[in-house]
Amino acid sequence: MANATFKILTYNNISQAGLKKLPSDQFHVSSDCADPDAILLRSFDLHGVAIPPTVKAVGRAGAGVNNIPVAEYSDLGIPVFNAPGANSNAVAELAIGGMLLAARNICAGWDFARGLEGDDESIHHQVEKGKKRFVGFELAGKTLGVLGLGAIGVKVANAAAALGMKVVGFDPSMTVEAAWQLSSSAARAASVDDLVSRADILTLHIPLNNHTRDTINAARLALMKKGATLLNFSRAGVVNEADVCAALESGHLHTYICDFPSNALAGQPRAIALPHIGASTEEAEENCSVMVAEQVRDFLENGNIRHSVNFPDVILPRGESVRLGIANRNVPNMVGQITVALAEANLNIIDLLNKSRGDYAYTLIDLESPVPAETLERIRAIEGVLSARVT
Ligand SMILES: NC(=O)C1=CN([C@@H]2O[C@H](COP(=O)(O)OP(=O)(O)OC[C@H]3O[C@@H](n4cnc5c(N)ncnc54)[C@H](O)[C@@H]3O)[C@@H](O)[C@H]2O)C=CC1
Ligand SMILES: O=C(O)C(=O)COP(=O)(O)O
Repeated sequence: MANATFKILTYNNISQAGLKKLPSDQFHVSSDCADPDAILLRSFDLHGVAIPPTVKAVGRAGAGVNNIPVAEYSDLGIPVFNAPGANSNAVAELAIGGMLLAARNICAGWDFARGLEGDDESIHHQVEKGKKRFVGFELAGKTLGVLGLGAIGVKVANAAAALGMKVVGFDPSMTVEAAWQLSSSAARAASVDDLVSRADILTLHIPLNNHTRDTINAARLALMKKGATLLNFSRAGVVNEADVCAALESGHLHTYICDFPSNALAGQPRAIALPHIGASTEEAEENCSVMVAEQVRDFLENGNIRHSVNFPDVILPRGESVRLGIANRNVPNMVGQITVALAEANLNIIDLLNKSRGDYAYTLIDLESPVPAETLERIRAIEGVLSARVT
């Protein structure tokens, strides 16, 4: 439906590179719109925000979707798209930077140097006298534990291996794609506990969800080597912050570097909390916005689903045909009931693709002739159909 006009509601600053993929003659993009066809956002928290009945898609210009009530959108048949891997280089580079901050006491050293007063000779004297407080350690030869070997974790692992670190990883659901990318020098831990106990530096690259909340808690911190370093560029909630603070206070944990400031961390001299800038590079912002804008556009115009977190990838090349896209529960006889409704309306199917993912499924059907309104309503009324749309 190439000439339709769609309204896009944006939360957060979405890079122009992506917005350019939504030409103004077809897309009205605005941060203030009551009846949007799609929502584009970054870290804005959508929990508790009423879902406008007009919304057909959500695009997260980034990786993590814990700020989106995905289950609610799934039950309405609304795909939530993200941009897998599009900001992974930015986060990986910052994680390596975080390791260096910790290993060489860079922040404390810089604070000390900036606070020096007197003439240059006096500053020089104070530097040479004071620098022993900032003796660090080298990364080469140390063991880096990587929890979560997805787009970011694999890049961190490979960069660390190139710096001469021993790398151990754990990810029970690693993809084949990620496994192909991972340095063959990386070793495999048997469990989270095993990983945690082997690491001199532990870095977390897992999503935040009900399974991963508080992954690093008092019990796991106790398994870590005394004086180890913890890096968290994932989400605040994958660690139990009170337990981390206690481990810093006891000296068991040497440094905690993260992207998630809080009052508790502000009181910890060996915690370094950056202002959630993992993905804040021009390159990452462009990559994410372009990827997600293209995916949302293809869904609105052609019903294709690529890189949704709640529905399967379902893509058919677009010809001149009428296209019907149906999101439904993954239960028996959905395609049967849908095709009966089409047959009874005397509609001839040219192509059909149905795929499922967990509790949900999506069906794309190309037809020879337009779908009458009553047929579309009949399909929408089938129990288990969550949304149906002609594009
Ligand atoms: N600080 C920042 O600005 C950013 C933070 N992130 C965070 O990093 C997370 C990871 O991002 P990507 O690597 O791009 O995602 P990804 O989906 O490519 O990788 C995540 C990996 O974690 C694994 N995993 C899930 N649960 C696990 C568990 N319990 N134990 C071990 N592994 C587990 C998955 O199998 C997957 O391979 C995001 O979900 C987001 O929360 C992502 C981008 C920017
Ligand atoms: O992509 C992610 O998961 C991030 O955390 C990046 O967040 P942001 O888009 O910079 O608000």
